[in-house]
Amino acid sequence: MSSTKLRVAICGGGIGGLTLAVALSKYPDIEVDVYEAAERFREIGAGVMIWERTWRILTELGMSSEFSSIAHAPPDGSMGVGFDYRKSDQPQEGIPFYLFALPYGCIRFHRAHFLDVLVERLPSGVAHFGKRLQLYTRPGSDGPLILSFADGSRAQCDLLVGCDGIKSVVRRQMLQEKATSEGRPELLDYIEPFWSGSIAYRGLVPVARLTREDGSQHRTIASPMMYCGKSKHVVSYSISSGSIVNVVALTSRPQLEGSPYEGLWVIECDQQELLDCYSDWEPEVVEMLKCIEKPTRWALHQLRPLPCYTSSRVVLLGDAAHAMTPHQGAGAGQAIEDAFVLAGVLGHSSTTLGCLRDALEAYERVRLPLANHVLDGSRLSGMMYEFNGAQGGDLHTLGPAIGKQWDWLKETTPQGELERALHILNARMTEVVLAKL
Ligand SMILES: Cc1cc2nc3c(=O)[nH]c(=O)nc-3n(C[C@H](O)[C@H](O)[C@H](O)COP(=O)(O)OP(=O)(O)OC[C@H]3O[C@@H](n4cnc5c(N)ncnc54)[C@H](O)[C@@H]3O)c2cc1C
Repeated sequence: MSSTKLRVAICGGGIGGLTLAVALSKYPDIEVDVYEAAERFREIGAGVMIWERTWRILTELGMSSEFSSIAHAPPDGSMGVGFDYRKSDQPQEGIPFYLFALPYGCIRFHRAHFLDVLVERLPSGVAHFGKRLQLYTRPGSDGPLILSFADGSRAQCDLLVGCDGIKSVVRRQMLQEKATSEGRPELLDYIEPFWSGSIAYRGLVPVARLTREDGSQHRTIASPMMYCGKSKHVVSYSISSGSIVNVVALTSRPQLEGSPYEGLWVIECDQQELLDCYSDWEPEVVEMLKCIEKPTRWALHQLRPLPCYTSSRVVLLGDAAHAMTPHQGAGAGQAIEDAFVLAGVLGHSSTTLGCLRDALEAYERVRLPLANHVLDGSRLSGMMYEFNGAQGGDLHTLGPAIGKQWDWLKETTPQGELERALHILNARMTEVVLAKL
């Protein structure tokens, strides 16, 4: 007799999908397959930062030493350095105005190195490449799901986890079917991501280029920086043992939020386009941007906060569920929190195929409110950094208002959230047992 209680298919091998695969690999009775559309796992050449609560998950999953060896600044008890926010758009006004110092440290990585650690931890035989999911079907009401891929192949599973990013095909089909079967046409409004009205120029700069002839160094080498100004902001922090600085320079037209974005979402562009955008900013910013020879230009899209993450044998995770703007450096962290909680409820000894729906609902009840809160908070934070929020350019009220957006970092812990999900699941199972008596 097979000892497998659940066959889980993970669609998409980004940070979210791979973290889930690693987290599930500790349960011998769960069979895992990762179906990735690309020919290999890959991340872009850019930085990614996480917060202490995400770090604790990586530690709990037994990966702290691998992540410590590639982290900058590695956690040393103080959990890294926080961002300094300063006003940078009108240098002629005199001494730069420090808006705020974020009291939470961030831990920073090169994305490719981050993904490599997860790939290393993946059990062999789990990954399948060149598998672009097109649709799933469920021939019998109680039977497995059949997955159909673009290469003509098929696979079976008991549970499909859509980790296929912002343009998720799993989200599309799930919401379409739910809209029909539950008579909720409004769910169709949540399928398509929308343009946030912001463009981000991204680049990596070797630290050596930010060391001046007199030996002095650019401020961002020592501290993550958030340079703020009207309808623009620039984020910079060092990664890769402090040898590289990750730069994201944003420019926004809030009135265009929600309008269609014409053209490719990601494209290489001229350095001059970037420099023209910030030509009147303080020299410290311009000095850094001049070191980005080949910026990439990203049209930042996001989702409306979804009203549901699951339906029957299908569940969403990461950007497929809550793609957000990057203004709180939290999209990947939220994907990791999803993976941690979902693996915990699926792996729980009392979760079986028969109560899968209850397990998924427990996941959704815990993860949806928090991830959607961070999604909304990211948008609001971006507006504040660019003086387009409720405080406008009032420099004295902006700092505390920005700080408040981060309260979620300390209000809960992922471990506490998992306990809450298990509590919901256990209570539901008790209800079911009592109903049968
Ligand atoms: C400018 C910018 C800066 C950011 N900075 C940060 C940060 O500092 N910290 C942070 O936490 N977050 C940050 N984010 C957000 C973060 O990058 C994302 O939230 C995170 O990468 C999402 O991971 P994911 O695994 O859910 O999706 P993805 O990384 O998009 O992975 C999806 C995977 O699914 C695959 N796929 C897609 N369709 C299919 C299909 N049909 N079949 C099979 N496979 C498929 C793709 O090939 C891909 O491998 C930033 C985002 C941006 C735009």
